[in-house]
Amino acid sequence: MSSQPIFLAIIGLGGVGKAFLTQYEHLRQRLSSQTPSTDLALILARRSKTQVLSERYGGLDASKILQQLDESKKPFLPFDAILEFLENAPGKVVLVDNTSDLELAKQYPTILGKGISIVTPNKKGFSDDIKLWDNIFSAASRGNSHVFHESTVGAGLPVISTLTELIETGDEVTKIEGVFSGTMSFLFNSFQPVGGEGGKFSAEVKKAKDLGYTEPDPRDDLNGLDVARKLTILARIAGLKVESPTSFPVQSLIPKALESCKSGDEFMEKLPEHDDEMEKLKSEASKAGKVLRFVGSIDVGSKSVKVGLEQFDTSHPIAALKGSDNIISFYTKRYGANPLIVQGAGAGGEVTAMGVTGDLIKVIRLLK
Ligand SMILES: NC(=O)C1=CN([C@@H]2O[C@H](COP(=O)(O)OP(=O)(O)OC[C@H]3O[C@@H](n4cnc5c(N)ncnc54)[C@H](OP(=O)(O)O)[C@@H]3O)[C@@H](O)[C@H]2O)C=CC1
Ligand SMILES: N[C@@H](CC=O)C(=O)O
Ligand code: NA
Repeated sequence: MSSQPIFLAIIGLGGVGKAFLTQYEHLRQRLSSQTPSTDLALILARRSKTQVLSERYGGLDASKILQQLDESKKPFLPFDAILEFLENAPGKVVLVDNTSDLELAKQYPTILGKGISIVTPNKKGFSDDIKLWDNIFSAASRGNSHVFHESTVGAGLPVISTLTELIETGDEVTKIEGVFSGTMSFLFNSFQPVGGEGGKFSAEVKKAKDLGYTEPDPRDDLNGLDVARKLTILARIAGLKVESPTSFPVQSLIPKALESCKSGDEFMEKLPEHDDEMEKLKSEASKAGKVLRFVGSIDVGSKSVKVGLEQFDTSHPIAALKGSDNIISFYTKRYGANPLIVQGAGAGGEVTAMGVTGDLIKVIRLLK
């Protein structure tokens, strides 16, 4: 006999959201066939202009959701109405935020305070003002709800869980460093590959966008803020009170002349006019027998965090990364001189959704 279902609401069905939907359906079928079984019921799917709500909290058919969202003629409800719908569900609810919307993230304390759990790859809530971070975690303990965000750093790679376990088991983390952006990794691995020519910088940015690695607006990657957000999250977990992702040095790769672009599309159109600026940096590195890579580091002892371009010897493991790979080294007292290293694809819909689905599994176990 199966117990009461756990209700699921998905907001955001772009690259990550679509991949999540497939993984969710796989998980739903798996859990419903186990003994004892667990039922999952999808009761809401919402994009930026349409949403589909289930009638009387029955489960929606995941395979029809995208079509239903495209065809929906119903008015787009304000978020308050959505929250009320979720609050009235006859059981535990998990909200999956697959957007990059800061305004939605600002609602997390309210949502969690109402006993609704959250899983998300959206970095905004955890890397904005530190007050929001504090409010999110205090609301979760007040509301007896859960919040997991593994995919906010290194996509599906076990970065947040690893850091959390190092700390919770009493290790002392001294430094975290590496390549934290799938987009930046892809760009520099293909713009200046070890022993190869490499393509034009703007063409590689377009490829990274087409592959689904970039943020919805690629300027959020190129300005260094996406990496700064990830380091803010890790630094906070490591116990540093980092105020915001702009409270430490972050190097932007946005050409000065394009800082005033009104849209991501305008920026992408004009970027090829500035390829020579990156070419200059590349040839300087080449002359020194090195390659450029975009990296970040957190020195826990000195409380310093930084993000930017650095030159690396061609034999360095960071120089040898491929595709969108991230590499994250944790230096700790327990691991001594040889850091614990997590490496692998750090962007893309499928790998990011895996982190979100993995978080959902953790929440389901806690709610059962
Ligand atoms: N792509 C990646 O490799 C990784 C992504 N992430 C994070 O995952 C999240 C999603 O990324 P990705 O799927 O690539 O982004 P996309 O731009 O492909 O998708 C975003 C989705 O969110 C929807 N959306 C945006 N704002 C709202 C809103 N206010 N209400 C409802 N729906 C909204 C969009 O609606 P519509 O369809 O109508 O446009 C779209 O469906 C981001 O936070 C990103 O930082 C994290 C790690 C890796
Ligand atoms: N745009 C980000 C997506 C994952 O966080 C990246 O390129 O790493
Ligand atoms: Na991760």
